[in-house]
Amino acid sequence: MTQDELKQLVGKAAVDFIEDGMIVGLGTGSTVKYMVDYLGERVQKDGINIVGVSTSKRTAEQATNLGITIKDVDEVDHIDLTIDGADQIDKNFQGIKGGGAAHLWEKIVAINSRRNMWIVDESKMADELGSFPLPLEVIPYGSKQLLKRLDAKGYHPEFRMANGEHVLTDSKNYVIDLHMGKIEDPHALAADLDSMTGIVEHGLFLDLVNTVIVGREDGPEVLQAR
Ligand SMILES: O=C(CO)[C@H](O)[C@H](O)COP(=O)(O)O
Repeated sequence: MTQDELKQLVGKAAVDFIEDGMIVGLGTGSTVKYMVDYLGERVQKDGINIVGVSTSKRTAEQATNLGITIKDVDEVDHIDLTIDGADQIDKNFQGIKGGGAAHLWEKIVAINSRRNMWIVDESKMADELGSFPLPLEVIPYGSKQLLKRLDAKGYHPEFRMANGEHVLTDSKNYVIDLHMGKIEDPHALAADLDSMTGIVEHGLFLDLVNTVIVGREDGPEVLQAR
């Protein structure tokens, strides 16, 4: 199976966890895109009644076009389950997200959810985090100074650019990717990044996920994290 087929597989499997009446956090990325397509089918064909809380403008647009009701995170009193993708997941179920520059909204939705599920193809599973560059969402003002401070710490930062322009998040912030290699202590790194002025949010998602569905050649594997 291709990577894309594995993404489709887990996208379909995840929809089985969505029950009528749920408020569902909808992640961002190519894997979640498949999940939202299948969810749209269930809403249209089976008439299930759900409300989605989107983690990006692009997912909100896709869901709305499929007839899924979307509410803002501040309009709901809880979120039952959030289904999102991930860029890397280690053996302790810690993750890196933000490859699609959506990790700020993704984390806000995740921490306000009763349960979190990640859906990934098997290439995302790793022994430890770090081979995928760690994304930061940063305030544009003073971001070159911030880049220098990150560099001085040995974090190998790089602005994320496209066609010579800064990539902008849905909140109109910049993205810096840290090319650190192996991350020895994700919690210590998260604490350091949390303490740095100018960083709005980093892509380390620690102790957040409950269920991971991994797309494997022989079918989707459901792992319970906690
Ligand atoms: O964190 C994310 C977006 O900010 C995505 O969930 C992550 O990048 C995975 O994307 P894909 O399913 O396209 O591989």
